[in-house]
Amino acid sequence: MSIEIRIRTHLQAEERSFDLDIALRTDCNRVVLYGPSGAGKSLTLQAIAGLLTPDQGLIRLKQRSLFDRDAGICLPPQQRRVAYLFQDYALFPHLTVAHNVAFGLRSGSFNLRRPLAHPAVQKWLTAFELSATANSYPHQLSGGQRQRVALARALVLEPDILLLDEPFSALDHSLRERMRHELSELQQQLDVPMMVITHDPADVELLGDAIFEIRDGRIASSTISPLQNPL
Ligand SMILES: Nc1ncnc2c1ncn2[C@@H]1O[C@H](COP(=O)(O)OP(=O)(O)OP(=O)(O)O)[C@@H](O)[C@H]1O
Repeated sequence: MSIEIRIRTHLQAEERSFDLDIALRTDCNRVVLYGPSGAGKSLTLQAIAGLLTPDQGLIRLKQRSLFDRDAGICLPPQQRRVAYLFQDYALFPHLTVAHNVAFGLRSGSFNLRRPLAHPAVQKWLTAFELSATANSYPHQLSGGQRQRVALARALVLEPDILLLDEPFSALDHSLRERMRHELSELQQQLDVPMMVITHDPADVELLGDAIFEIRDGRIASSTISPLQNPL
């Protein structure tokens, strides 16, 4: 992946204000953003996903401009080929696993009433060992299975990048450990670029080839894994 972000934005809510001023660039496929609460990590992901429009700057993903204020480019979220996973996975509780995974495909010729008829839905359910749960509802799944459904729902659209905002925060210690390794292996197998927000040093260590520390709305430090940076 190559991602380049140079954005500035000023947010004002009542008497509180916040300035986000992020500049980062990396060719790594495994990027971690970490830093204290309120530092601007989620806002950065929201800007990439198109949920926040910065006042100035640019965002380029794989040489494609998602946002470029000077050039007048601001792609809507659905055209960015970016998958954004929220902390709680935000599965639809009233839809089965197969329907959840198929949800993003709804706008095509595909018939949502028969999600398993779609090859892409089959492919991701199989890849994530979810076929047996295809007709279950989210509340009938384990935390790990819910995470895999959320990942499958994101990947079915074949995004250019997967954005994960504290993906393990709701899990207990042992499940967290397992899911961290599972996500790491899946990312390597699928070779899908991802950017992960975390507070957990173990996530930083396992999931970050490029690690950016964000403080007070800015990049405070960056580290590239030696394996990714032979010079
Ligand atoms: N719409 C808004 N208007 C004004 N301030 C905002 C707005 N949205 C977020 N903020 C502020 O911007 C700052 C950064 O928020 P952000 O959600 O990016 O933090 P974060 O680093 O992801 O924190 P956490 O780790 O707690 O999730 C916070 O102080 C937040 O209160």
